[in-house]
Amino acid sequence: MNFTKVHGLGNDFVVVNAFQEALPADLAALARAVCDRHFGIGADGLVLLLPAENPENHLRMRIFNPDGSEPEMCGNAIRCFARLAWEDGLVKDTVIRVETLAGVMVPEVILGENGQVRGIRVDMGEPILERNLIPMQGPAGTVVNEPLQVGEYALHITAVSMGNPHAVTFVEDLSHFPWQTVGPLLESHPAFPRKVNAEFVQVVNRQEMIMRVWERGAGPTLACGTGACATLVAAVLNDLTERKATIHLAGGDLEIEWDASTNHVFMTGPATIVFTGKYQVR
Ligand SMILES: N[C@@H](CCC[C@H](N)C(=O)O)C(=O)O
Repeated sequence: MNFTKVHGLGNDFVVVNAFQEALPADLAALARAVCDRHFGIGADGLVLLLPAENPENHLRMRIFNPDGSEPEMCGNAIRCFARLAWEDGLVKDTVIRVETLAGVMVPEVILGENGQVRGIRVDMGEPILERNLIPMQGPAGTVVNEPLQVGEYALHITAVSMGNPHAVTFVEDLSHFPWQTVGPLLESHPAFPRKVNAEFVQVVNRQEMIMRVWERGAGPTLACGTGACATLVAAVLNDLTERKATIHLAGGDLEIEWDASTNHVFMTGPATIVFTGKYQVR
């Protein structure tokens, strides 16, 4: 099976062009195998580039976590997907309509004067704030700075869905917060029936935050695009930042904006093609 390894700020993916490659029936097992960093290629996810189901759209993306689960959306993966679709000539438009389990997302390939790709800006759609739609257990309404006991840790979380679920915790000092211990406890907390991605965030000023993430089905990763979007939305809901801010992740920076007029969240960042290869499917 031919594949391309692509990353967005170190959040790395094995991307398979399903227009050309025959895929095995058990995609969850394929994801677990290719993502394995010792016995496989090594990645934070398996991404499939597929034909669109609706002719109004260009393409369809599916993504699988390293544990084989299929999330609704992935922000870094969709930038990687758009870059590959552009470079491989699968699309002629720089604005690409991509079907995902979270609805249609619209990445735009940003070109420099020399025609080289400078980055990808993605219209990530509207955040979902209603508790039951995130989904999170409890009474109807939003979840903003709400107390949640996670093991021995008394957190205050803000819950946001960007198609996939996120719980954002603001802390004073990330370097002294045991986020790698709290992350897996929060991921599997009974309040979240479909589990949750956990972001831990230090506000630097009203335009900058530092974020670390424990991803559902993947563990700690160097960056999370949907997590960065959820973080900006959570920061605005808590009046901690402006509607546009830079999020510093372990793998680099993302620019996130929550547009007041459309209610859409926009994410801008890089996508880097690393290598192509051939994987032996067993
Ligand atoms: N890294 C991604 C999110 C991938 C999916 C996530 N682990 C989930 O299960 O929801 C991103 O960049 O958004």
